[in-house]
Amino acid sequence: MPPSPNPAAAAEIHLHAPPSTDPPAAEALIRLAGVTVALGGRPVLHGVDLAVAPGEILTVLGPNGSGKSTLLRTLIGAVRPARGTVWRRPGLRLGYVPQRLAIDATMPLTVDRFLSLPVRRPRADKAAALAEVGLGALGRRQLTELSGGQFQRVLLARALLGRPEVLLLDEPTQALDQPGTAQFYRLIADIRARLGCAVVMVSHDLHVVMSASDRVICVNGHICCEGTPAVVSSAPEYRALFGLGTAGALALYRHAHDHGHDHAHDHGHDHTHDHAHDHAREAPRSRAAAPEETP
Ligand SMILES: Nc1ncnc2c1ncn2[C@@H]1O[C@H](COP(=O)(O)OP(=O)(O)OP(=O)(O)O)[C@@H](O)[C@H]1O
Repeated sequence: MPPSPNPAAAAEIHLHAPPSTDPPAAEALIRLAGVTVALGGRPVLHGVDLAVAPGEILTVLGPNGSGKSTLLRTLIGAVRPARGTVWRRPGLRLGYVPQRLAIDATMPLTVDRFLSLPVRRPRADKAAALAEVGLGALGRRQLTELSGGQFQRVLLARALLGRPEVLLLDEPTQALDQPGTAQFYRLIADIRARLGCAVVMVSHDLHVVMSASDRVICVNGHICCEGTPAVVSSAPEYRALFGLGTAGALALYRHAHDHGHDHAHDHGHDHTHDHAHDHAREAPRSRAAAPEETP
């Protein structure tokens, strides 16, 4: 049985940090409170409070080695925290795509058979999952014959077979080029709209993430800032980690999301302009680093 949440511990943590944008406790599908994780005797994550709401797209950003994969593995229960509580709604269905999946390239394995590993699945379910990710015709194809983008979609189809309420994707676009990455995020948005599942994904694609997420958290051993993509990209903690290079992406994000054009003239040229009326005037929500904890 999962450990029950500890409201007292959560309240204590918020004494030291501004309120987060986490959903109200009653709505959460997964909730971490005061979570510290140590691997190989070393603290990797400390003082993490996080809740995942139904249907949201939550993106996890952070430098290499900052604990993003560990956070996902903690959310699914593959890693046990040294301190704090992890709560999942009873019976919650999870779909997880790991960062790496070692497949022997010499082993003959069709897409269809792969989808029945490790759990045998009805043929109709597999066909439906492949159709869901736009690969309806590829069931008999060998895995070794797939492109990087197709393989990623097959992994996604496999995660969808359990009809997840939360889909967790660890750097799903790392092998894809920019158009492939943008296409993949569009697919994720479609799947969220069709299935209504929450999506938690680790990404390094700062530019694309700006328009693909409802909420972003920036991890660096702890959650150092969080909020809407526009808010996070203006946070000093984020800029200290990633620099100012996402200004263009932010302009694009605002341009695409904030307004309909009321100037009727045809520009006749391709540009992006940063309109001043962005909707994210609120201050970024920073989270102070929790003091180092000993497990
Ligand atoms: N099994 C393990 N044993 C010991 N240390 C580990 C283990 N797995 C990960 N670590 C360490 O924990 C830290 C966080 O790793 P993690 O994979 O969560 O980071 P990440 O942010 O996902 O990194 P990347 O962006 O490079 O994938 C790293 O310093 C890593 O070396």
